[in-house]
Amino acid sequence: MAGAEELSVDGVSVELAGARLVHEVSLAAAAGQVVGLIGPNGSGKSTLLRCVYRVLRPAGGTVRLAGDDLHALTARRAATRVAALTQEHTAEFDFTVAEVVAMGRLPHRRGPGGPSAEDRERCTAALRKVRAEHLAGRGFLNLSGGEKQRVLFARALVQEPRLLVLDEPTNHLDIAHQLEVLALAREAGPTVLTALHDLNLAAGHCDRLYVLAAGRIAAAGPPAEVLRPALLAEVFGVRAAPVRHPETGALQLLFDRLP
Ligand SMILES: Nc1ncnc2c1ncn2[C@@H]1O[C@H](COP(=O)(O)OP(=O)(O)OP(=O)(O)O)[C@@H](O)[C@H]1O
Repeated sequence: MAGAEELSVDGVSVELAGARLVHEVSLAAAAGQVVGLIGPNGSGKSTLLRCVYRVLRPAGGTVRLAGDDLHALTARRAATRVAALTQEHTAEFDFTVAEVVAMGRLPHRRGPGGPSAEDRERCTAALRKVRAEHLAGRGFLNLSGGEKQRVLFARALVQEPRLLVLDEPTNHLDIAHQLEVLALAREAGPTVLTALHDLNLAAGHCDRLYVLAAGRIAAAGPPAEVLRPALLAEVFGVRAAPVRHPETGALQLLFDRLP
């Protein structure tokens, strides 16, 4: 095991349909850290995350959480430790919002029977946190894209994972909910690994960033060190001007096409 990191991805490669999409990627996160994964379209972010949340097995390397090889755990044990908010929202049946959120408690349930009173309380509290309490009785399939995203985030929260994997968690969300979901992910306390397209959100909400380009790590470090104009030009093909927020001093980037 590499050091005392909570999440430790060591030399992970992922292959699909005979093609290597992720090449010996290593990354780490300390307990409670929010770590961002950024990179252009098709750079392998979702593929790497799918390997971390066990939909894909690595062709090489290991993913360890608190020292345990995640791919060696039973599905149930893994589900008590890792929750994922993904881009794949397939629901074949029209469950209510309350039912969808309650599914997050399933890995913790012992024996038969429905959700306990405590489970129900946790679900209501999570829906309140994402400001979706009023949707509890609605059918999930009829929700708007942003409402679905918030409900699935609530489901991930009630799973009470050690590791929360988020693939573009701000997709479909208006600006207020974008800021809120990332703040909630941190407040909730688990270690967070999140893919983000919005580099300003990545700058403002992540302790550390990893840049993926063509399936390989191109840079890693604190946001202010990683989000430099030269790297952004090379990896994303854009001209970036770093500025400081006039009140908070936080790093913000202004973007333009490269001349
Ligand atoms: N099942 C598959 N078979 C073959 N290639 C795939 C498969 N799934 C994804 N890919 C390819 O792997 C590469 C990485 O895809 P991935 O979805 O991981 O990128 P990403 O960085 O998440 O992109 P985006 O920012 O567009 O969401 C892409 O070129 C994609 O076309």
